[in-house]
Amino acid sequence: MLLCIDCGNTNTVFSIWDGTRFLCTLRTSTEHQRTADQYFTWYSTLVRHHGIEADISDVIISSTVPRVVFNLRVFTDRYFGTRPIVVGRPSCLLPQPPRVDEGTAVGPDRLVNAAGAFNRHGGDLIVVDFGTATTFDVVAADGAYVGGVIAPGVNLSLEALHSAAAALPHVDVTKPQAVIGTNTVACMQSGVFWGYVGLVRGICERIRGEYDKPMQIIGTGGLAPLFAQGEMLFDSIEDDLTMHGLTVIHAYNKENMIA
Ligand SMILES: Nc1ncnc2c1ncn2[C@@H]1O[C@H](COP(=O)(O)OP(=O)(O)OP(=O)(O)O)[C@@H](O)[C@H]1O
Ligand SMILES: CC(C)(CO)[C@@H](O)C(=O)NCCC(=O)O
Ligand SMILES: [K+]
Repeated sequence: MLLCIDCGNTNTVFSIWDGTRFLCTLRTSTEHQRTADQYFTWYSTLVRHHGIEADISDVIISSTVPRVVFNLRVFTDRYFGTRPIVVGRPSCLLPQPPRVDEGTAVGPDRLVNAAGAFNRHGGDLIVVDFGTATTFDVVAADGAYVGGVIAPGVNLSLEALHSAAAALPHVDVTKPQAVIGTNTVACMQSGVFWGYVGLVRGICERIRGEYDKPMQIIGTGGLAPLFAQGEMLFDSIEDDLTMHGLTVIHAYNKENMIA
């Protein structure tokens, strides 16, 4: 079985792929101090809790935080006796190399989203991922990542308001009934919710204008369904897109590995 690990700047997600489906998805906060043994304690407890018999033979990692990869490698080696494939490293093959400015280290999560979305839908598409940052990944007809947009994440924007303004509380994002807020929290939620609806719509429109070919828009990340409510922002919403992309890249490496 394949263990897929997606480390974002906020959360780290493990998912076990049995070749047909994901048996479980486990989430923890990303902390670079976490040791291999701590990963295993957390992982094995939850796998047992879910009653899963997981015989892990392969591991693939995408990490936007370079520092966590060392301990994840130790974890993989010590507990599964295997070397992980690490997306973004030269030893990890990609179905299509990205076409970007020389020297650009594209976030591995974006490369993985591109591979996952292309595998499901074919090319000419935009992936919008609501993570720590809100990213737009443009995928060409041949499946290559050809650029995109990085905007501040939704929760990051709310945190920034709270930490910069003494009178603004910590609030969670939700869809407000009205645009005109009649209390502080409602005003903040309106600013962030309708602001991001406008941001997503506006950026996708401009990308489509610049790209000059019809494009599908795929939404992913925890907050995609919230923003999609009644807004027609996406052709499809797929919460497992990054995990699916990891299985695609893993399979590609298995097929093309030089023995
Ligand atoms: N209605 C909601 N309000 C606030 N947060 C939500 C809501 N629905 C989902 N979430 C949050 O979305 C997050 C899942 O998002 P996702 O995994 O895409 O990105 P992330 O973990 O925040 O960022 P990264 O991948 O960059 O670490 C979870 O932390 C979850 O709590
Ligand atoms: C933009 C984030 C933080 C989104 O997770 C990540 O993809 C990243 O660190 N990217 C590196 C820069 C780039 O993708 O061009
Ligand atoms: K993510």
